[in-house]
Amino acid sequence: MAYSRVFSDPPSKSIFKTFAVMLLSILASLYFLHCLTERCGTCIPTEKRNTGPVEGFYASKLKDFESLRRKRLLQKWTSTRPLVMRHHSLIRRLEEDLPGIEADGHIFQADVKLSNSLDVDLETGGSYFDTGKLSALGEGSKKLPQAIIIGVKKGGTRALLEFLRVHPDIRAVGAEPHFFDRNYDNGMDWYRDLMPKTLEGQITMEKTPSYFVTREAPARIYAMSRDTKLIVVVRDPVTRAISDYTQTLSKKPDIPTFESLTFKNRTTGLIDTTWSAIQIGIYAKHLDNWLQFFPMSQILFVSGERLISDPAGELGRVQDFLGLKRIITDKHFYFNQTKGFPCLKKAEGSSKPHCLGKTKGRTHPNIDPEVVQRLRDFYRPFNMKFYQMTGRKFGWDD
Ligand SMILES: Nc1ncnc2c1ncn2[C@@H]1O[C@H](COP(=O)(O)OS(=O)(=O)O)[C@@H](OP(=O)(O)O)[C@H]1O
Repeated sequence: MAYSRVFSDPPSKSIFKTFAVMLLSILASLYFLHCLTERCGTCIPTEKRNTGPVEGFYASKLKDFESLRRKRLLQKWTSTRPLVMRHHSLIRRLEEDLPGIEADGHIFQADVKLSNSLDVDLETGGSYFDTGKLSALGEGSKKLPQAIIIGVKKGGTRALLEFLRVHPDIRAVGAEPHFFDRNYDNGMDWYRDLMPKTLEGQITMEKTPSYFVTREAPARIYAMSRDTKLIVVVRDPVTRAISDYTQTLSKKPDIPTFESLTFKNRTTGLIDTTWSAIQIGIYAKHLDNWLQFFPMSQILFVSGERLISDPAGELGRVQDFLGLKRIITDKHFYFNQTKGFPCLKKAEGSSKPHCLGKTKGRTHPNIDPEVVQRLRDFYRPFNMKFYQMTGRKFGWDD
């Protein structure tokens, strides 16, 4: 009797409703949780996830997209571990390789040479070592660079590379490989091996400012790939020379004064063009060498001055040149009054603001104004030629 009652009496409508509502809310919570863990980015209507030719296409595309996104997140994460971790491993390497190098745990920057002939900018050298960490995960593959910042020394090349690294489609080696000048004998495989792993669609980059003035560099880069995109950050050659001298002075405080190094003969006012600080600034001459191999359309000139006064504007030009979406905009920068330079609101993979270290933006010594004027006169015709060649007036002689 009781048995038949159970089956003959249907559950009351209200119990059924409550049960249905509970079930629905559980399902909704589960879906919401799923969305949260997946960041909702890939949550698409469920009807597109299953069976049928069209649905199958969606499902496979979704799978590809999800796996690419995961790879990118993973890559981002591995290259952007908390700065402190990077710094610790860097300090360890530096202590092993470079006893006596100042690493104050805050600012890591000096141009130093490791035993493997790579110039490591201590501020960002961590990126070079990160590359190794990323390799261990086996994501992506190492490719030869498709774009290179070839110069000029003290032009603002580090700032440009650090700003570009914010772009998700750019992967760059932090250290300066010096492959096309000092390390060419090591071979292409050695060079490729220095590069970070990249995924499809990402651009591999490096910067070595001395390439611009290296006679053999254009032919060698051309031999690697005639399609390589070249970027040159140029700066007023007079301030560039003073900046170059300031760097040398910081390492060797006993060198002669800038004024005495500038002249072959101070009385006649003859400039010593064999001094590299002066040589490098004759941009038109060096550019001629590159134009023997690359068309102008493959070389982008970035104004070092505008990189400071309008970083987003210059970065916009660079992203266009590289065929990338303009992701880096003025939202990424703020002007740091103490540093006196634009800085990143968030460095690559970090949530903290990031300025370049203390070796970028050094105080220059006061140079005799007459010597500065003499140098301005010296560079003027070369600058004019350079403006003509590039089709851009950089305003150094205004
Ligand atoms: N955002 C930002 N922060 C700090 N410094 C900046 C920045 N943008 C450009 N600069 C200028 O970059 C100059 C150093 O140039 P490089 O990085 O090309 O130097 S190097 O050749 O790699 O040694 C460096 O030269 P100095 O001022 O003479 O130190 C800076 O003037």
